[in-house]
Amino acid sequence: MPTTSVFAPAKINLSLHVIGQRTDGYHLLDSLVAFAPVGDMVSFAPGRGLSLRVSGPEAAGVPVDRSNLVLRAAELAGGSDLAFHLHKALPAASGIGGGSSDAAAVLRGLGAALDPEALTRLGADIAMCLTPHSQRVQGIGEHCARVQLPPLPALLVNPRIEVATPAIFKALSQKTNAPMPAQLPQFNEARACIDWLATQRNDLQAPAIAQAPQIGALLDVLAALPGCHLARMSGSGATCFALFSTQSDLQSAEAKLRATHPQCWIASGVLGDQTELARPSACH
Ligand SMILES: C[C@@](CO)(OP(=O)(O)O)[C@H](O)COP(=O)(O)OP(=O)(O)OC[C@H]1O[C@@H](n2ccc(N)nc2=O)[C@H](O)[C@@H]1O
Ligand SMILES: Nc1ncnc2c1ncn2[C@@H]1O[C@H](COP(=O)(O)OP(=O)(O)O)[C@@H](O)[C@H]1O
Repeated sequence: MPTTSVFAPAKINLSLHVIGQRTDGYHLLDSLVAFAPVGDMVSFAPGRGLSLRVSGPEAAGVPVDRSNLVLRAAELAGGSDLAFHLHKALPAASGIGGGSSDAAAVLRGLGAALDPEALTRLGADIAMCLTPHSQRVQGIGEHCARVQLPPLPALLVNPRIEVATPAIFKALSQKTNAPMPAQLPQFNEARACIDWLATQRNDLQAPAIAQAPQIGALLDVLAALPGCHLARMSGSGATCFALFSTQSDLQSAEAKLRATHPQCWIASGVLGDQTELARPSACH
């Protein structure tokens, strides 16, 4: 029986501007997104009905019933008689789109072609995860336009605090904030890109810190790491990232942080285009 495996990379919101709100309550975003070579693995093989088994270091608390985005995506794609296995390496509900990336991996694996509106109804982050390359994301997540970014060495750190996405959006006092420039600059190297990113924002960071001050404390620790040029929260939190101009700076900072913060979830890699890594592979 062939098994298909699909890598589901972590999504990082390098910037996240909240620029308005729709009448249905969903917020309009302008976000620059890149993907990390760190993620979950979704595998499936022929089975009886739709089933799901979840394992891996971050499996605790992940739903195994029909509410799991793996099964919801499979249903939406019309999949049947498939046994799924989800190896969970990304902390759930942490602002790096684990569940959304898992759903996108299922859709890639099944070769399902769904329009961005349908994907967004399943989850606002799923359309952007479908093709995991650097992109500018607008609307509530359905308008995705590819952008070219230099490779960005990054440390990803989750302080092991869960913040609920709807609550963070709700706590945002100003819903209409400035978008990114209509035309994004072109960058030849990481440092210039990071310096420009530092002039942009994550509008959900302040409300997340107000709810969980430990996020602010973690950002201070990351910003103080040698070689760190920018520390910011991803999505609605609580995972934060630190950007470096070289991989050797990244490696030294990672070693230092692992020694001082063993309680955190820590991963590292070069952010950018993960489409090759995320291509479905079949094994017999
Ligand atoms: C904030 C972001 C930024 O990329 O990332 P995460 O923190 O989830 O990683 C996303 O917009 C989250 O996307 P996703 O987690 O898929 O959201 P959904 O399940 O569709 O929605 C969860 C809830 O978030 C709020 N929501 C989500 C997206 C959006 N554009 N406006 C919103 O107001 C709504 O309250 C919604 O009920
Ligand atoms: N495959 C999945 N992996 C993780 N969480 C999932 C999955 N399917 C459903 N969920 C639910 O979706 C919620 C959001 O998870 P996730 O996509 O990881 O976070 P975020 O939207 O913050 O990036 C979690 O609270 C979890 O209960």
